[in-house]
Amino acid sequence: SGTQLMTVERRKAVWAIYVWCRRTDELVDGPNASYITPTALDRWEKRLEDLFEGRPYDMYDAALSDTVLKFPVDIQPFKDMIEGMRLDLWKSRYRTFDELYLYCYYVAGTVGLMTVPVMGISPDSKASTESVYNAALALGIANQLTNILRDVGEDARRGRIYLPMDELAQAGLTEDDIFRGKVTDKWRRFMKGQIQRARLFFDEAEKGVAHLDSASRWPVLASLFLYRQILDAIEANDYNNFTKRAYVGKAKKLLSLPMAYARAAVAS
Ligand SMILES: CC(C)=CCC/C(C)=C/CC/C(C)=C/CC/C(C)=C/[C@@H]1[C@@H](COP(=O)(O)OP(=O)(O)O)[C@]1(C)CC/C=C(\C)CC/C=C(\C)CCC=C(C)C
Ligand SMILES: Nc1ncnc2c1ncn2[C@@H]1O[C@H](COP(=O)(O)OP(=O)(O)OP(=O)(O)O)[C@@H](O)[C@H]1O
Ligand SMILES: [Mn+2]
Repeated sequence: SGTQLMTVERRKAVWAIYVWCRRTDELVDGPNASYITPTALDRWEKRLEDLFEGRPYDMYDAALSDTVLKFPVDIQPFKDMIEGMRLDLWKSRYRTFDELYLYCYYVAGTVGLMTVPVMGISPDSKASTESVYNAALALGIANQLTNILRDVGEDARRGRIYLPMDELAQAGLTEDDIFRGKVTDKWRRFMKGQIQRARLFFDEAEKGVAHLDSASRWPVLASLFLYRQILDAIEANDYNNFTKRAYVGKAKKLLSLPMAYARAAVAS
C-alpha cells in the first residue's frame, strides 16, 4: 500500500542520514583522525552543501541528496554536527553544563532535528511541532550524556574530560581524580547526579514519541529503552565507568524490542 511504500522510503532516508552522521563522526573518531584538520572539515561542509543542491560526490551522498529532495530536511543541523566535530579538534574540557549541553547539541541533538522531518509527526497529534522537535532534541542530548557517562575512563585515556568542571569541583573532585580513576563515595555521589540529569532528558524525549507518525514510534522507543539501560548498567557496575564498560546484555537488549512495540501500540 501507499503507507507501506512510505515506510520503505522513510527507512532509506533514515539510513542515508545515519550513514552521513557515521562518516562525519569517523572523520574525528576514526583511524585517520590524527590527520583531520579544520580545513578537511571545511571541505566536508562544502561537500554537504553540494549534495543539498543536488551535486553528490559519491553514492552515499547521493542517498542523502535523494532524501533532502523527498523530505523537508534542513541543512542547519548537519552543519551544526560538523561544528561539533570542529570543537572536538581542540576542546577537551567543559567548564559548565551549558558548555557541555552545546557540545551535546552539536554532535547528537542535531540527529533528532535531522530525523523528525523524515519520521513525520502524527496527523492525529495535537502537540505543537516545536514540542516534538524539543523532544527529539532531548533524545539526542540524553544519548550523548549517557555515552559520555559510559566512556569516562576511555575518554580520560585520550586526555578528554566531557564532564562539567564546575560540578566536579562542587563534588570535591579534580581532574586528577578522573585520571586516577578510583571509585570513591565522592565519585558515586557525583555520578548519581549526572545519571539523574540524563534520565530527565530521556523522560522529556519519551513524552514526544507518542506524537511521531505511528510507523516511526516503536523503533525510536526501542532505541530510547536500549540506550537508557546503559545508565542502569553504570549503576550495576557500582559507578565504575573508569575500567568497566557499562553493557546492556543480549537478553535485555532483545526484550527492549517487544516492550517498545507494545508501548508504541498502546500509544496509537
Ligand atoms: C530510529 C532512530 C533511532 C534513528 C536515528 C538514526 C541516526 C540518524 C543515527 C545517527 C547517529 C550517529 C552516528 C551520530 C554521529 C555522532 C555520534 C557518534 C553520536 C552518538 C550516538 C551513539 O553512538 P555510539 O554509541 O556508537 O557512539 P561512539 O562514537 O561509539 O561512542 C550518540 C550518542 C547520539 C545519537 C543520537 C540519536 C540516535 C538521537 C536520535 C533522535 C531521534 C531519532 C529523534 C526521536 C524523536 C522524538 C520525538 C523522541
Ligand atoms: N549491548 C550493548 N550495550 C550497550 N550499548 C550497546 C550495546 N550494543 C551496542 N551498543 C551501543 O551501540 C553502539 C554501536 O554498536 P557497536 O557494536 O558498533 O559498538 P562498539 O563498536 O563496541 O562501540 P565503540 O565504537 O564505542 O567502540 C555502541 O557504541 C554502543 O553505544
Ligand atoms: Mn564517541
